[in-house]
Amino acid sequence: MTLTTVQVAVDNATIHFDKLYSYRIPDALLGRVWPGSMVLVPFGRGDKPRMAVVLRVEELDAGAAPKRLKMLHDAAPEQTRLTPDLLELVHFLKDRTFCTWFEAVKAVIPYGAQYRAAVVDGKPVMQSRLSRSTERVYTLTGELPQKPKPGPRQKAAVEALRKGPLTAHQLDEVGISKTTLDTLCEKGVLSVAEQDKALDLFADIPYEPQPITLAPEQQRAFAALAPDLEDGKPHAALLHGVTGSGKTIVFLKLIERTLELGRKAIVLVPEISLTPQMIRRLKSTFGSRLAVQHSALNNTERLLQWRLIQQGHADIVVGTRSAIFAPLQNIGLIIMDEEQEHTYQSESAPRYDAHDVAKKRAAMENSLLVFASATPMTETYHAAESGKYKLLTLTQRYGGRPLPQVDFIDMRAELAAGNPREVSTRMIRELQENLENGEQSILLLNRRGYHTVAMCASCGHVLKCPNCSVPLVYHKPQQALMCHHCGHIVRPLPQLCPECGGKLNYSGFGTQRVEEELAELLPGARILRMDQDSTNQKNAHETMLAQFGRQEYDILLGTQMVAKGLDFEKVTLVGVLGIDSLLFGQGFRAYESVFSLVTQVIGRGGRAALPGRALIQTTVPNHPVLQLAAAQDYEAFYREEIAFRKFGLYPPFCAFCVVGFVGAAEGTVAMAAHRFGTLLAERAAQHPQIPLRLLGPAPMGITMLNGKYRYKLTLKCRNNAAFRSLLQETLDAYAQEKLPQKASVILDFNSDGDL
Ligand SMILES: Nc1ncnc2c1ncn2[C@@H]1O[C@H](COP(=O)(O)OP(=O)(O)OP(=O)(O)O)[C@@H](O)[C@H]1O
Ligand SMILES: [Zn+2]
Repeated sequence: MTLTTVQVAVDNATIHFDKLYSYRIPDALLGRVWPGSMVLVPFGRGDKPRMAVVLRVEELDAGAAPKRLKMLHDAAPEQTRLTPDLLELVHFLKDRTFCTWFEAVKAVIPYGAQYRAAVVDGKPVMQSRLSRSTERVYTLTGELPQKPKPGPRQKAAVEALRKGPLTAHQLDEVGISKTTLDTLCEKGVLSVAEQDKALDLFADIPYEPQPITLAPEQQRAFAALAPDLEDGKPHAALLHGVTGSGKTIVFLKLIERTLELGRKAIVLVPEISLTPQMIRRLKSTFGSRLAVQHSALNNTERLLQWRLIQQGHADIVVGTRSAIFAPLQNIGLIIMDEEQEHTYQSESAPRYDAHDVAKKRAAMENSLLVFASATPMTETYHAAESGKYKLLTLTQRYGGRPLPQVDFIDMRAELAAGNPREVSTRMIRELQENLENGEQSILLLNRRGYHTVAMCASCGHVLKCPNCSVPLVYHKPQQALMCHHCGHIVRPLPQLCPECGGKLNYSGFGTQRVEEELAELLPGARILRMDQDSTNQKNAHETMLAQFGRQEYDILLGTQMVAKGLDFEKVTLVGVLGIDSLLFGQGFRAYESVFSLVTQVIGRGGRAALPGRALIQTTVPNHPVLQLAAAQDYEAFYREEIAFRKFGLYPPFCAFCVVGFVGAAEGTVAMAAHRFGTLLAERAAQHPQIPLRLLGPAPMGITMLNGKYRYKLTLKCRNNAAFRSLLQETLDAYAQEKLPQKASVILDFNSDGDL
């Protein structure tokens, strides 16, 4: 006799304790459980119900099966299971990022498609996280009987439905209630069915395909990529084009070809703020078979879009990082726009890099993967240069338009001349000039809030968050000090030092402060501030950018979200404020980030008929990174950067892995880091062929976050199977250690210093 058993990974495991557990399938569930099925299992000593995912189904000889196997409680319907593709991605994430199985599962399917444990009539069952993603649809199926005499509402309902089925919501809007509809169903006049809510998120975007005519350089890039799209094999390429060179136009052409070939495309953008513009372009060119996946959708919208993709109703998926997991079949093309953006790396478990997942998917699906940017990541450019990716270069702006003219404003001179403000006299003058010419301006300041530091004038004490070792930031609308990490709020606004009673000085400036200065100095200017605080309403990005596009504002002032990807024809002046502190940031990517940010924002100007100019306010105008960004000279920057990476041994010349230790007591955390380092070093010594340099332990830059202490080990290594198994052995050994208290361990291969 054989027995069907399953091996499952359970929810709420830890990375040092995430094994597979075996269960039996009860008769009632036989034939309903597959690899990738979501199930509910009794778990642990108390047999508490817990969610799990099936990774293996096995037929065992009854004699060979482990004794006293527990039974599954429940299983989700078959159509909701993870498809083999998604399951393969789960395995990939688990292997590469050291997350738990279930964390990987939650990353590949949206919240709305997940289940939770519940108890109904005393029995453990699983329930769908979302229950309101469907709606009732009514169809006319018979004639209205004339006896007893039907009421006016019943007649109205039947009349309304003569033209075709309608949803409960549509009927409600014309005053027909559920009671009326129920009665008509009972009489057999109507039938009712549940269907996924129909939701056209882009109904207002017209379908207006324009013929795409490529400029010669664009045509060359397209022609070089087309064969890689057509041969049905996996390929990767980097499309490196200066700002405004028309990379998006090349995407459109590639997508057009992909659809002609009967295949589908995923387009990734780094931020929600860039989705509306991309959706607009794609929908107007290709029509409606478009779906989107990003975190600004509510759970129902997100689930419905996901199902639409799953059911084969979308040809193009647009979205941020997680859209790389879209359940799209037959993917011919994957585009990753602005591929240098750090938002492509997840900062919570699973800590994956969408570049890696995209490569994996392109390999699974035989697709062409295109990374695109004016300022690619050093690693990406290196891979392209050394022939791993095909390199396509667009050296010119479309239509031969010039790159913006860039000037520096030396803020030391500004201060010496007695201007205490954050915005220089010259900047104001040029903004004024733009205003008079009816042209628009973009100002970048990558710090939100009003004042960024509150310091005691007597003792120098800086007000910090009690939970995080970072200064608190003054937010004017709330009249409060706020922590940008944990959200802690101090109100009313302190005037005196809590240490010595001295007077507090507020200094350092953020977007709120600059907005106020601009309003004072440029009366009449219509200023739009865009930062995390001003965009937390649903669709805020979309609304604001559309308003700016319609020229309802003169100046767009914002954080990094205004720096890239945007294409507004009337923008002729770009100003960069408060960039210096970033130049002296921690982490080996600091220069790359500043170069990219400044180059990108400068590139927002002069993209159409009017020429652009940019002004950079700084105290270090001769800084080579700023000079290179001003010249928009990516190649020269790359030469410098790659030499530095080689000399200091940083990626791409090694993999850089940060092992973080987090816990409530500093001593415990430091001890855990130390112990883990020893365990790793012992194991590494037995495998001298595996290259490894181990640095630390050391406290992280932000030592305390959310009330927890944080230490780290830094590993320079090669991220291959041999090394990962060494790390896994170390994790297992650490799990066995008899330490009085343990710290949680976090592994991150994307970090450039801290977590
Ligand atoms: N072949 C073309 N035909 C018509 N317009 C074009 C063409 N190529 C580029 N443009 C226009 O030039 C502008 C810049 O193009 P696009 O936004 O694609 O640049 P990009 O390379 O993505 O720049 P960035 O990296 O700065 O975001 C757009 O307004 C675009 O419509
Ligand atoms: Zn905090």
